[in-house]
Amino acid sequence: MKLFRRSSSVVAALLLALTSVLMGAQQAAAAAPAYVALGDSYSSGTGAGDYGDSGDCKRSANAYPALWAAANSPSSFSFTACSGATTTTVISGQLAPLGAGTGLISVSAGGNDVGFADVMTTCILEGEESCLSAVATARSQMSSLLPGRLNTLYATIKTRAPNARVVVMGYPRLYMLNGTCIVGLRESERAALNAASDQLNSVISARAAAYGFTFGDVRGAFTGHEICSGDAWLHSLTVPVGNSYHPNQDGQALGYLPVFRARA
Ligand SMILES: CCCCCCCCCCCCCCCC(=O)Oc1ccc([N+](=O)[O-])cc1
Repeated sequence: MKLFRRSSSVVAALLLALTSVLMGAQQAAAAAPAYVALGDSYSSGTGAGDYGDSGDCKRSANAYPALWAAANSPSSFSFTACSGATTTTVISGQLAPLGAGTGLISVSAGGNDVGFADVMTTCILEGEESCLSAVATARSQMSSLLPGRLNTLYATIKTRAPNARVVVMGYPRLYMLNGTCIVGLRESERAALNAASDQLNSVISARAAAYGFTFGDVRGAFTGHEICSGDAWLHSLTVPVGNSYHPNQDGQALGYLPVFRARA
């Protein structure tokens, strides 16, 4: 009997050891969760090159979602972000991969809902009054139209991927004020665009918090690397014109990626 007790405790100890070895091995082998990257051109990586066969969506191999996936081996990776996307087209065109098994989502959206491209075009082609007026219109849409649009997007994401951690990424300020630029927009226009970026970030951050999502604020990461900084991580007006006012490779790898990595 004594012998039996002794051997059974030996067996129990062996089982415990074996179990912890197996669990340790399991933890080591566990991949990052299934990851879906949603959003507009700041997430697709327009401006960062290497778009493969992604067509007009301009999904870059150098965009932060692709860089994160390459470094973290998620169990699956669906990259549906698309240049020009609004909250509405994210819902209608990007959510197919979402499901109960989705563990991680990144998303940037809202800039195109308030006319980002139109505002930039107006500021380049027209005078100060038109530019400031276009910025003012965009800012009024940020408080009137955008919160409801973001609510609809975030509620839909939550319903379609109830178990996911959702990281909502913001946008950088575009300009370093009193910087090195000798041509381009007026200082008043640059300041107005920066203030618009700040308002856009606050609206998005507040809506994200209301849904229990994490907000990735990239403004700090881009500080010192805005247009007119001399070490810009954003394209100024450039050719091809679609790259203008978008993060370059450094903006994705050194601006967006570390902020997302810290929140993923
Ligand atoms: C929003 C009013 C102007 C305020 C300036 C704020 C600057 C930072 C905010 C940037 C927001 C950009 C989000 C949109 C990114 C995007 O998808 O850009 C486009 C890319 C491509 C197209 N397009 O039509 O091909 C249109 C838009």
